[in-house]
Amino acid sequence: MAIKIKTMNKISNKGLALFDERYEVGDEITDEDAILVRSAKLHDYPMGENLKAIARAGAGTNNIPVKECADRGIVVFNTPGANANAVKELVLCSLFLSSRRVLEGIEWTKTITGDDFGKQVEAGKKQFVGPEIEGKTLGIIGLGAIGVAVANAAVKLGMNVIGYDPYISVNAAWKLSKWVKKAASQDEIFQEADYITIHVPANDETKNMINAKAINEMKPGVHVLNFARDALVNTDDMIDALKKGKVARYITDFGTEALAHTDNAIVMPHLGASTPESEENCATMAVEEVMDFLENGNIRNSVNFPTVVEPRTTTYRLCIIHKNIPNMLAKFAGTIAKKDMNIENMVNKARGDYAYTIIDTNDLSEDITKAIEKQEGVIKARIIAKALF
Ligand SMILES: NC(=O)C1=CN([C@@H]2O[C@H](COP(=O)(O)OP(=O)(O)OC[C@H]3O[C@@H](n4cnc5c(N)ncnc54)[C@H](O)[C@@H]3O)[C@@H](O)[C@H]2O)C=CC1
Ligand SMILES: O=C(O)CCC(=O)C(=O)O
Repeated sequence: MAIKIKTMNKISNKGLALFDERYEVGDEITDEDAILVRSAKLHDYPMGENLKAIARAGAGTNNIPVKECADRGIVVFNTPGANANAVKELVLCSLFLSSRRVLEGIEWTKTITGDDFGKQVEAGKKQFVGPEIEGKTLGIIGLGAIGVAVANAAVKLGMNVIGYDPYISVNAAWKLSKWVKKAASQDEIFQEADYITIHVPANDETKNMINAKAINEMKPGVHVLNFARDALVNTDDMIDALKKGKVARYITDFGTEALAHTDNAIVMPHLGASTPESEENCATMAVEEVMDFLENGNIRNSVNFPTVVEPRTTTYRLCIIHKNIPNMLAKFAGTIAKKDMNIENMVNKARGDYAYTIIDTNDLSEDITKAIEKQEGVIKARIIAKALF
């Protein structure tokens, strides 16, 4: 029986081509084993009993009910860093667009007619003067894959860069230019920066982080960039600040109709990751994650379960998704022993309220998954035979 993969949004063919003849892939698929998605909202999507994995070909997973998926034993993946360069380039482009009044100048130039075109251009261009970014201070909130890439590039462009990220990963810290100054708080960024760009996930902590109170702390004439998520910026407060001139420019990938029609707002149609390179990277990584999980039970780059990657050495692999509560392993070992199965290798890892156990064996008892699933705290059990793959 084919393994069914449902695609939502446009997933690059470079990634989809990795699925071989054992897979059935498409946007019409039902009763799917896995979903590949970009920005489509899955909060109200009816997830079937057969669904084992959802891979977000991208970074943000706020379009997926991650916690509910964990409760149902559905592993949610993303593709960390795979689209960071695309976003970095658009942020750099936006730093320039927010400073130099290029877009307005181009639109104005289209309105000029007549033999004295050149004369009119020279006379009118003074309305489009804008500052250079070199020597100005860029404040970055969130120093992950995108924030670090933006920070390092801005340093090379001659900006003074300050960054704030209380949860910065060791990996990101290694990559960050030594010229980036560490801010002790978000307020420090708001108070010191001429340009502010945010690169954090949308969650309860970051929601509304740029609101009237935050804007009030910022320098007059500040430029704000939001290529992260709409929920991070209070749009009404931003429109008000643009009208009053407190914010000189706001450039975002996440607009509203009102914002798009506000002077000094530049609203893009969520283009951050829209490059062929990024779409290919994200799709390839997402497909590899899904295939390795479905075929080997390995979990890499999940946002709701721990990383567990083990080479296959036996004929059968029992994969158990369960609650992170005491005595689970003893119960699994007892059940397996009762079924006359011998454990060759066992790995267990926990993440928050959830845990994942892989048990490798060369024996199979037909009803082992049912017996394991009967135990309190077990969410889902699956046996994968190596011979099938
Ligand atoms: N416009 C677009 O098309 C795209 C938008 N995004 C958005 O950008 C976000 C960031 O993407 P990546 O850099 O790839 O993710 P990442 O996970 O590599 O980095 C996020 C960083 O934010 C930090 N962070 C979390 N909470 C914070 C807080 N309260 N204050 C300061 N820092 C905090 C984390 O420690 C981490 O270093 C994504 O979650 C997504 O929403 C990502 C890719 C494309
Ligand atoms: O897939 C896309 O175009 C959007 C990418 C994005 O927003 C993300 O990766 O968080």
